[in-house]
Amino acid sequence: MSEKREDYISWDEYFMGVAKLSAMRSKDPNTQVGACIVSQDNKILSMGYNGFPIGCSDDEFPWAREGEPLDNKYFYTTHSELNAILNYRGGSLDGAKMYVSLFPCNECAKAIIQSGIKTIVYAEDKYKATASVIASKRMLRTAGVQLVLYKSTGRKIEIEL
Ligand SMILES: Nc1ccn([C@H]2C[C@H](O)[C@@H](COP(=O)(O)O)O2)c(=O)n1
Ligand SMILES: [Zn+2]
Repeated sequence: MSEKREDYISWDEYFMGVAKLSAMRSKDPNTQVGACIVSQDNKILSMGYNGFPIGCSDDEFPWAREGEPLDNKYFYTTHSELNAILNYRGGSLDGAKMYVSLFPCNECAKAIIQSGIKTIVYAEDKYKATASVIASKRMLRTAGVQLVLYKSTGRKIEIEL
């Protein structure tokens, strides 16, 4: 009789993998972010990535980082975390976990707290010195949201599509 496989991916690898795969849908030329929301019993509830709102064309709205506020992307992009929360159609996210490839900003932190998500597992924190992320951590910690830095296992996965 054959033995069960032992090199299957862990829950953390699975959910962070889904978050990173979701990020690959983003059209943002500079930073692609993905998020995956998971229930307390390890069911995937929702996913999201950063992009413009539905109906706002990826070809018409600006992807630039610089320039006048109305001519760069920052007023227009919905962040992956907010998209994942808004994409959920099943009711409450109370007690859920969010896996996200980049630490959430202050605006997403508010939505995360209000949605009832209790744990954030994040892979990267490249904007940690910004006021937005400092404010985000202040709110999340005060609200009792657990912040967990994802420890990469170094595993590489190749998928033929
Ligand atoms: N936690 C985050 C942080 C940022 N985003 C989005 C917003 C933009 O589309 C992009 C950041 O662009 P950059 O300033 O690095 O050119 O990532 C997000 O979805 N979640
Ligand atoms: Zn955000």
